[in-house]
Amino acid sequence: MSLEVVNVDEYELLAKAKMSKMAFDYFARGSEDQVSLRENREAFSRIRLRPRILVDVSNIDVATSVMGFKISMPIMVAPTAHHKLAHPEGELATARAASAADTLMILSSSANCSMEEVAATGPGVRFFQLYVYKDRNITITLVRRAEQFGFKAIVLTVDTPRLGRREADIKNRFKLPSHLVYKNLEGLMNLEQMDKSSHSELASWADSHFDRSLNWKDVEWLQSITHLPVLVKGILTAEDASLALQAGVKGIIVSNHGARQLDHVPATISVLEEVVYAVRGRVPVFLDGGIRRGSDVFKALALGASGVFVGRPVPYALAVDGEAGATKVLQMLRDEFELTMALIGVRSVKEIRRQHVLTEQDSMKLALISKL
Ligand SMILES: Cc1cc2nc3c(=O)[nH]c(=O)nc-3n(C[C@H](O)[C@H](O)[C@H](O)COP(=O)(O)O)c2cc1C
Ligand SMILES: CCCCCCC(=O)C(=O)O
Repeated sequence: MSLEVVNVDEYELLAKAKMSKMAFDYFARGSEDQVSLRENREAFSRIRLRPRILVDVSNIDVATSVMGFKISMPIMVAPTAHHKLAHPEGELATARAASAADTLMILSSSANCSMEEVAATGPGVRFFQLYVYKDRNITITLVRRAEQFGFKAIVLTVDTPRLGRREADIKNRFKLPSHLVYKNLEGLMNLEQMDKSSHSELASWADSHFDRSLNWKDVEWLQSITHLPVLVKGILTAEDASLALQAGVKGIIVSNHGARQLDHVPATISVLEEVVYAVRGRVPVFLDGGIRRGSDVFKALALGASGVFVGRPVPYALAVDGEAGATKVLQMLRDEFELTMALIGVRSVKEIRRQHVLTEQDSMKLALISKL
């Protein structure tokens, strides 16, 4: 008899039991000492909620709008690579789950299913995540395909000039099984060029193909070659948020890449507010990293996010139960978010306020004031 899964974290344990060590470690681990990986979760648990009571919460609406697209909730699917390592249907199952939940999905450029295949699963609001390769023609082709197959925005990942040092992948000598491919890159580059002798195939491949010279001028260039809005993913400071605005981006994702790039960066939830202050409402600010509970979603929105993206839980659930698992992850987060809203006394996403949360900095300020 299988046990009922009652929260998102349980999928991680079940996935670990089901996947190969190489695949599980690839999904689960962070870089180096994994300080930021732990911090992405712990920082959420240090934020307290401030409920208001005796509010009529008989009707709660969790729907929202993201960059002009109506979605059923502010919980969306982050781009994660290699979904076929988790389940044979890969990103097709993920796309169906996101559509069933009426939410937005970002397709990774390192997906095992192509944009065309994902588009063919049916309607859904989808963005395309982009890495910029040394050969700019590849980037241009990917952007054109995203436009052609109905993707609504380009999400440029800006925290990956090189891959972070993921020691588990090095130890496991991570390599993609030969039946899986980078479907969006097929025909655009010689995928056989992967350095099979390397400790981590991914890291050496990224070293060979990612354009390390990527800079703010290229963000302007990217925006100039497409009518799709460009968002940047991987902002962690107010300074870079201001530069992103100057470069003309239409949205910002506060992200540390699930703590897989530079270790010792702060948790994303800890830097969200400084980015939100710098942006001053000019473009929407989103967050990913460590979202595992509906209360995490609430905290991010209270601190100024327009929505959040969920990474690892999706491939974990895919590994355990395919499309149904991914659907359940999104449903559980939605239910928990709605319950959090009810218990805090808010009836719509718009009613979520900064006063509904107490951060560590707030507590310190209160302690100082009380001493004056
Ligand atoms: C296995 C895995 C693969 C990822 N692949 C990509 C990718 O292809 N492109 C990208 O921009 N981010 C990628 N990310 C980062 C996610 O988009 C996201 O920032 C992160 O997973 C959020 O943290 P969480 O997993 O704690 O929810 C990946 C993350 C993981 C765990
Ligand atoms: C094709 C090589 C790079 C894939 C990187 C996927 C990714 O971002 C990750 O975090 O893993």
